[in-house]
Amino acid sequence: MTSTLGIAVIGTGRMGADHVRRIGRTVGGARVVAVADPDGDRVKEVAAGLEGASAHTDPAAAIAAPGVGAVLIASPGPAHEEALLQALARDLPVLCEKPLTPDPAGALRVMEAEQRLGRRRIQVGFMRRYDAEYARLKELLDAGGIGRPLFLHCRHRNASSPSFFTSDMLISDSVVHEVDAARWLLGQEVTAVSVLSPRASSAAPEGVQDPQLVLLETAGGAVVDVEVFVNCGFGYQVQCEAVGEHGSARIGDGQAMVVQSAGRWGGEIPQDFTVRFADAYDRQLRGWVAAVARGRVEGPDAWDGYAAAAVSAAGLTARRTGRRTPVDMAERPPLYR
Ligand SMILES: NC(=O)C1=CN([C@@H]2O[C@H](COP(=O)(O)OP(=O)(O)OC[C@H]3O[C@@H](n4cnc5c(N)ncnc54)[C@H](O)[C@@H]3O)[C@@H](O)[C@H]2O)C=CC1
Ligand SMILES: O=C1[C@@H](O)[C@H](O)[C@@H](O)[C@H](O)[C@H]1O
Repeated sequence: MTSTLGIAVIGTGRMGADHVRRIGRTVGGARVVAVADPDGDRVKEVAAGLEGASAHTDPAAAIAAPGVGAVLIASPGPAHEEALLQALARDLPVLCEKPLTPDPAGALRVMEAEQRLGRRRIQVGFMRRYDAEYARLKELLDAGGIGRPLFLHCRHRNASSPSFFTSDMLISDSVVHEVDAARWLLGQEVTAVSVLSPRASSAAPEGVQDPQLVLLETAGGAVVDVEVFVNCGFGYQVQCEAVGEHGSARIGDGQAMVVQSAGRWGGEIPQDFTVRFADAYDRQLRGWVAAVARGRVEGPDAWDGYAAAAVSAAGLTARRTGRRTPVDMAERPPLYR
C-alpha cells in the first residue's frame, strides 16, 4: 500500500499558494498537512481551503507538525536558510524555491548540514529544467546537434516587479534562473561575470537599476548574455538562443498559436511565470513527490544552489564596481559529484 506524503508549505505568498493549489489538483500521492507564514491572515486563508491542515505563523512549528514527511519552502530567499536547517535537523526531504540562499555563505552552511546527514535531502526549485522547451534544447546540445556551444543569448523579462524588488534582486532572484539553466545546458561552471547597466527605464521604480545586461563566461569557453528587464510592461518572456559551431536553436518565442485575422497576425504573451511555466512547476512537484516515495531526492541539488549563489555574488560585485569579476567557488563536495 502506498501512503500519502504529508507536506508542510513554508511561505504562502504567490508561489507558496500556487504550490499548495498544485499539490491539491495536479500531484497525486501528497497532501498539504501544515502551512506557515508570519502573515497570520494569509496563512489562515490558505489553510481554510485545505482539509485538516494546520496553520502556523512560526515555520518551525509547521515543520514539526504531526504528519509532516516533507517540506516545501516558498518564503523569500533570505528566510530559506533557517527553514532549510530546521528541515534538515529533522532529516526531512525538502523542495526549496530558488534561490537556495541569496548568498554563498548561507548555501555553504546548508550544504554542510546536509553532508552531515550523509545523503541528499534538498531539491532546489530551478523549474526550468522541467520545462519541455528547455528539455528539448538540453537534448539537442547533449546530442551535439549544433556542435560545440559558443553562445547562449537569453532574455528574461517580467511585466512588472513586486514592490520589494531591488537592483540586486534582478541578479540574485531573476538572473539566478539563467545561471542555473546555463550551467545545466552547457554542463559547465560559470567562471566570471560582467554587468552593463543602461540608463534605467522610466518604468523602473525609483532607485532600481532595471534593465541590466549580465555576461557570464564559462569554464568551457562559452559566453552567455542575459538581458534582464523586470518592468518591461508587456508580459513575461523567457527566451534562450544557443549558438553552436554548426547551428543555432532558440526557445521561448511562445508561438504555440499564431492567429491571422482582419489583416493582422499575432499571438499572446503570458503575463507571468505561473502561466509560462505551469507545466514545469507540475512536473517539478510530481518528480519530487515520486522520488521521495522511493526514499530519494533528485533534481537540482544544494551544490547547484550554491554555485548559482556564488555566481550571483560575483554579479553583484561586477555591477557595483563595473568590473569583470571572477567567481569564487568552493570545491565540490563528494556528496554532490
Ligand atoms: N520558480 C519560480 O519561477 C519562482 C520562484 N519564486 C521564489 O519563491 C519564493 C517566494 O516568492 P513569492 O511567492 O513571489 O513571494 P511573496 O512575497 O509573494 O510570498 C512570500 C511569503 O512568505 C512569507 N514570509 C516572509 N518571511 C517568512 C518566513 N521567515 N517564513 C515563512 N514565510 C515567510 C510572506 O509573508 C509572504 O506571504 C522566493 O524564493 C522566490 O524567489 C517566486 C516567483 C517565481
Ligand atoms: O523566480 C521568479 C521570480 O522570483 C523572479 O523575481 C522573476 O524575475 C522570475 O521571472 C520568476 O521566475
